[in-house]
Amino acid sequence: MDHAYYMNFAIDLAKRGIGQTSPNPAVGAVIVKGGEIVGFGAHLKAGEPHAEVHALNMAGGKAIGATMYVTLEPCSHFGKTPPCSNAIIDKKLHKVVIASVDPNPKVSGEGIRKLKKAGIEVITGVMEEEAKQLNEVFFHYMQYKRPFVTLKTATSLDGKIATATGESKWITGQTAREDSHFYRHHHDGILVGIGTVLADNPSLTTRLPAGGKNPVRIILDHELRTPLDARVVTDGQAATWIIVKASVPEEKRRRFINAGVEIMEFPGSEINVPELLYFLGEKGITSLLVEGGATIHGSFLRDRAVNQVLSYISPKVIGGEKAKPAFGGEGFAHLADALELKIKEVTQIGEDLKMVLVPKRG
Ligand SMILES: Nc1c(/N=C/[C@H](O)[C@H](O)[C@H](O)COP(=O)(O)O)[nH]c(=O)[nH]c1=O
Ligand SMILES: Nc1c(N[C@@H]2O[C@H](COP(=O)(O)O)[C@@H](O)[C@H]2O)[nH]c(=O)[nH]c1=O
Ligand SMILES: [Zn+2]
Repeated sequence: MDHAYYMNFAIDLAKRGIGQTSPNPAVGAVIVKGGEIVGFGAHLKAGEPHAEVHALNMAGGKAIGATMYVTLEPCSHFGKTPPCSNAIIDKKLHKVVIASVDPNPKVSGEGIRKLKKAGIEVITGVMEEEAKQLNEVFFHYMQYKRPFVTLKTATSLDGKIATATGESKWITGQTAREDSHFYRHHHDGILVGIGTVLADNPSLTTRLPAGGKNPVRIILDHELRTPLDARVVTDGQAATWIIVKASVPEEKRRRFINAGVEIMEFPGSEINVPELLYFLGEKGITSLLVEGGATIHGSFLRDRAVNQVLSYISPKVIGGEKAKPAFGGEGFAHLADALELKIKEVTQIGEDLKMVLVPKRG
């Protein structure tokens, strides 16, 4: 077999943990001895054993002299779990094949150094691109300390998110709507503006047939106009943070705090998106799904605070100058300033079109 055969398996294992390992990366490990797979594992939850440890436990004594394929450089620090590089050395493995180096400053390169120093052969860069793509959120958050942002839009063919009379249920079909719930499972936080809360009374929970993790519901609502009987306040299904500005009176906040909502005061009145992202990054939000509405999308567009666009387009034409576009705000006066994207994925999903796009400028 070639390295890619086993690394593909490790990457496939890692993929299954995406979303639930946050804020840790998703990692897969496979141990091979004499052309036989003797152990494998994936990191499943932050604070629990790492992928390498699961694989070593499964391999038992067969790990001696074996080769490990792992999608991320084995860690070398004592976080919530002991260092994997120590475990690999203790179990006397012969070789470690690594897909991507760990950008976490506590690790990056240190794990590899320790393995080499212990006389273990190390090969790096096998299927590196796939492994980095898998953990684009983790790599982004480690580098920028703010969440990886996915903007989600669901529009008619002519780019509207509602009719001129405000009707929006539903523009896209059931299949597309369900597909967007996978992205709710994969993101730590979901952000909407007060306009969406007042218009749709959304629950913003992950409702997939096989369940899924609920993101933290983050409502941008400076004046605290969210109704006390809104689903995001009363349904107890997921954490809800409402971001207000300083002038909101204490006794008003109290009512929401008593309902279990976190009220967070955010400096300034206008949404300064980069500052909001650092603020959320500090609170451990490593990935953010922005569901709109138009005002919020307009602010994120203005500040180019977008790492991925998830666009569902329905083959319906709504028309009407007063019907709401997906991106509000001023917009760019010059085409040269438009946010240019590269199409990563285009598929038909039910009756609708789904596009996943990434900004062109790195
Ligand atoms: N109007 C449409 C959407 N509308 C999306 C809005 O964010 C809406 O408030 C949320 O989806 C709320 O729903 P929930 O209670 O959280 O499930 N999204 C879609 O994908 N298609 C559409 O047609
Ligand atoms: N999940 C994962 C790694 N994650 C690395 O370890 C850090 C978390 O350490 P801890 O707090 O102990 O869980 C995380 O930030 C990342 O650098 N490393 C690995 O060798 N294998 C794994 O499966
Ligand atoms: Zn580790």
